Amino acid sequence: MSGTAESNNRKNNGDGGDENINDQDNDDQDDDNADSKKVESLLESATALHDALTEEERAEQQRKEEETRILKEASKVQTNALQAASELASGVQYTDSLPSTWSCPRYIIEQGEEQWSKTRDEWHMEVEGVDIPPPMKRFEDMRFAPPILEVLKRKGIKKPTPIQMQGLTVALASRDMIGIAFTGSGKTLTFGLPLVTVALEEELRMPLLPGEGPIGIILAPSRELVRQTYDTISEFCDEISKTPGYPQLRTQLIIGGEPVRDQVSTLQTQGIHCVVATPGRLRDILKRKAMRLDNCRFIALDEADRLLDLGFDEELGEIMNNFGHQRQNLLFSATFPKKFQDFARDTLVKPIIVNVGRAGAANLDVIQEVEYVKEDVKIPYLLQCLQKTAPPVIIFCERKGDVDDIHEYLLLKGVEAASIHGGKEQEERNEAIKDYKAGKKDVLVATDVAAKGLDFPQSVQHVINFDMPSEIENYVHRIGRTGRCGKTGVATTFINKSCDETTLLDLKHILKEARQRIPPVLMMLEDPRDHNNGAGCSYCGGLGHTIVDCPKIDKNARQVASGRKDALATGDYGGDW
Ligand SMILES: Nc1ncnc2c1ncn2[C@@H]1O[C@H](COP(=O)(O)OP(=O)(O)OP(=O)(O)O)[C@@H](O)[C@H]1O
Repeated sequence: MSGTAESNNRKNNGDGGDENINDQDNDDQDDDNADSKKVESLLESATALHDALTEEERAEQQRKEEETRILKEASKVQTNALQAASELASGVQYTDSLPSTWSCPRYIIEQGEEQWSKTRDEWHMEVEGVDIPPPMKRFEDMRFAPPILEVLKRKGIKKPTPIQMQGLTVALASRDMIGIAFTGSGKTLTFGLPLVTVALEEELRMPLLPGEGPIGIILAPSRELVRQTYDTISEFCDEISKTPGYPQLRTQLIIGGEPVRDQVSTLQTQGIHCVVATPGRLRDILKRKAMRLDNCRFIALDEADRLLDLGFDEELGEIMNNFGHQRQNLLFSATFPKKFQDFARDTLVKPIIVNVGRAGAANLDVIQEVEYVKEDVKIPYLLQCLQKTAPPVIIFCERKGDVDDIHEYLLLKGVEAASIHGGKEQEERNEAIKDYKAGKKDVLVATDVAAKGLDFPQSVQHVINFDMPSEIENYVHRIGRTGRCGKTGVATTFINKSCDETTLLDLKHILKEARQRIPPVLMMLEDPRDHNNGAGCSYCGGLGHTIVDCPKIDKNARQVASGRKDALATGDYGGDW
């Protein structure tokens, strides 16, 4: 309610309300009479309140009611992707977090809540939840095993990033969490290191036998991202395994496009501690009973909003059905629309939300440039655009056909380019990423299959969006391939009249929020936020529209109506299970 409406309300309770109070004090009066008077006066005050609202306030109130109604309706597409069917059927609800043997150093406990809040403010962390562990500025204070600290040192990782300062302590304390932080801010280690720590603890407590495991799972939406996370986790597990006095820790990569037999052989002969997987292949392996989740006590979803969205939610739900016990749930993403936050908040056990920056905001280390380029000159203009920075560069396209065309064009022009999309053989995809990561190729042309989570060690200098993605979250993920972990990057986005106006408005607000130059063509777009008190969409988080105009709601409803699989088959992620 607006301030004016509130003050009107107070006024009614004060001036007009006095009469009611007096009436009520006068108990001797006939009850019926008193009741009807009370109803009358309540009605009167409601009418007075209504009349007192200005036209504008009434419209605002109506808008809010309408938004709440749409959000409620739209959220029905949500499934129970985070709960096992057996838990739902039997009404099992866990009320306490899993027990943890981890504890804070005494000196940090003694600093107290006030100092912890100061640290959070200093590093722009927002936290929500009960009994939140303190943030810590040193990996050493988090009590990681020495081989883990050794790998961090070798990688030149000296101090935790803000999401790590708070997210790691929450995860180490075995709490369910939702972690939201901008692209390239170090989310992978925030769930990766607690997984390795849990695996080590469990192995020391009771060594795995052949056929047993995993202790923990990480899921991500693309094979390339899964492979990258697998490499990171393996590095820590390998270091532990080769350190005298420590046990062997084994990690398994589970993705489509590669033989299942190879993926379960280590499990059968030795047992595995960590699994990093795409949901479809893991679901298949569980269905075949080639793996069980009896010992699994940890599950992390990277790019969680994508995994909870249509298509992946079914696979996820089926994976969850294999749990017959409580596990620690960690959900991470740079974009996390409110509908998923609300859903996760309701499903997780005493979750803690750690937020560094607005969910869905662009990384401020990326210089964002938007250029109006006519459709028919886009390909030739690319050559000029490539001159803006030194390599490596990524060019993103919505369509697989455009990826192929641009790749061919660049090769003809003598540019060292590789390409990747969901229609290519897995081997070709692996090769493209490997060559690009190794610096053998200057340019990678890709669909959104490479937009989320991929981290290129030689620092991408420039991201070119050959077209504007239809969802603003994808824009944020795409440009997030550059400007990672404190380095600066450039992103150029081609727009023209074929672009969807709602997405352009979202783009305009992302630029405004990041204090970037807004081109005149975007300046001219009328801003619905002027009629919306500056609030964005409560469904998808886009800033340039309200839930009433949210393009995603329609799209989701259509996908549900036409059957989830069909909707997926058209996407680039279709090939990932
Ligand atoms: N504390 C740290 N100090 C320095 N570098 C770090 C630190 N933590 C992680 N990094 C490095 O920063 C890079 C980006 O990390 P990461 O891939 O985890 O980002 P992210 O937040 O998951 O991004 P995205 O949202 O795009 O998936 C990686 O190369 C990683 O090794």
